[in-house]
Amino acid sequence: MDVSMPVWTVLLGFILLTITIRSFRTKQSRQGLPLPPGPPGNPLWGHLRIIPKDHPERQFVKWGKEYNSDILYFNVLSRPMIVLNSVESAHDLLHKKGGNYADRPRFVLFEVMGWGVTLTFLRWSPRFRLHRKLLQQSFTQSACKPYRPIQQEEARRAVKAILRKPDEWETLLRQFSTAVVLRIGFGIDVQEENDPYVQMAIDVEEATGKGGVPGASIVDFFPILRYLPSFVEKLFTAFQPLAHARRTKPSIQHLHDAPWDATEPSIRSGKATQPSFMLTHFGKYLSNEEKGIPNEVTIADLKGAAGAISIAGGNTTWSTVIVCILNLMKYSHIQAKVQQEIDRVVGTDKDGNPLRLPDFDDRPQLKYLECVIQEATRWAPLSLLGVPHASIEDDTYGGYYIPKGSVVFANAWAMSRDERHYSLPGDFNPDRFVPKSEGGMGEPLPEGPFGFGRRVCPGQHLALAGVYIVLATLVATMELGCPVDESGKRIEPKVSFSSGLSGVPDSFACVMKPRSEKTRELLAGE
Ligand code: HEM
Repeated sequence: MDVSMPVWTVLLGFILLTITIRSFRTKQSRQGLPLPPGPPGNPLWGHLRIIPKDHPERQFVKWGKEYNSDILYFNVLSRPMIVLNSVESAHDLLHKKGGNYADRPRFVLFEVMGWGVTLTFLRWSPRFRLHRKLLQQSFTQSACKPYRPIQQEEARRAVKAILRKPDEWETLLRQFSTAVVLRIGFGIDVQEENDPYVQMAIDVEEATGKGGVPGASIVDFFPILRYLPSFVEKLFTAFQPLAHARRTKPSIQHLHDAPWDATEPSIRSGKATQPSFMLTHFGKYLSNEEKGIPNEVTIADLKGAAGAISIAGGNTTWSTVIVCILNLMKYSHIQAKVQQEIDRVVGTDKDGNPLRLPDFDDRPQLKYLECVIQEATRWAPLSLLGVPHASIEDDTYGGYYIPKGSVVFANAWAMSRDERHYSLPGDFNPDRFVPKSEGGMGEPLPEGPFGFGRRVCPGQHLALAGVYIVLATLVATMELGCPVDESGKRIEPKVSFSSGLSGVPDSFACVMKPRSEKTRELLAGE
């Protein structure tokens, strides 16, 4: 018997009813104000079929120009959606009116996967505030300092491994960023090669990445569909993400449980010494328990928060490093300038070889390297449309009405290409941030890459510190070059990025060689 017809009819009826109720609500409460401009949509499914699946951020820029507005309105199956194309509009709404835009839409698909108690996906609630406080306080500039030895050790370990296996540089750097967040989150000791926890975290990152843009699957629009029996998944392609989420759930559970279970005994027995989020907060939890003080957090909260560090911090840090490498390799004059800066700071011998490896104390003096990192986050913002916020109450902005419950995207791509702030915005040019008084262009540092307001990335200081130390170590000791063909001609990398939750650079070849015998020895001595 073909069961697909009756199932499909019931679903369609349900979907139509939901759409009708939602659009009635939006029309009811408009207070006579227009919605922000945007292209015309279909009365039934709105802009569902107009918004491109691939690189929608670029189309939003085009529409922004067409409608001469940096705030745009769409509706997808009657769910209102706002796109902010400028730093100014994102500031005005997400920062200045942060209280109203601190919510997230419900990410039902990610809930099915098992990311329920993860800050990134938590709705505005007491639990959100608890997790936000936990993570924000744990990764302020000064709270990140105790983690520097871990980041430096892993950075040197990774570059040393690249020296031995230069062709595997991409995987080794990925291992670096994953090992750092696992050590910082859970305090587990990571093995140099084939560490099962590192592999587990990489698998989970991949599973999450393949979940698509958060909030965009059919179950996100119609949460009740998450309870569909599994045979229905196979009938319609629209349910493939649901099947993926159900299939990958055990791996996400494993990420929360396995490193925790491995570390718990050493924290309970007081033997754990390596600083970690888990040691600080689970240690406090145990001590409160001993003294009979009620705990504000549960073990599930702590597991969720430690899991958030590994999922939000690994791939993101790695991708930023990769974007820097791509451009350092492509533009040898930029690479040379960073090397000269590092050499000047660490000192050189009579042959011009660096005397030591750079460390965190050198960071305030490595200003040009800092500009390279900032330019990488601007030139290729990882989270192209940010992670969507949601509005809690109706609002107005610039004479437009913004309905309660709108899904709000801060278009980091548009902000990075805003010609009002950046000249030749498509060019990779770290000098744009150098103050005019020092011969640079004095353009503003990017604001979009780490998000806005009350949901701004709490891990940004940790992330930038990790990117800094691994790049400083790499550029101080290695030459990064384009491969050459048989005739000795440079093969330029093809620059392309994935679409979806994160704009990660596609793989490219880079030739990494030690700068000199001396830099090889410096690394080997580590
Ligand atoms: C270069 C690396 C990173 C980039 C580009 C990045 C970017 C972002 C962005 C765009 C958001 C959404 C902000 C918003 O909604 O307005 C975010 C949220 C978040 N990030 Fe990062 N991130 C990075 C590294 C990290 C690291 C290392 C951690 C680890 C602590 C982390 C933890 C989080 C968490 C927990 C959230 C959710 C915050 C919330 O919903 O309140 N991120 N990040």
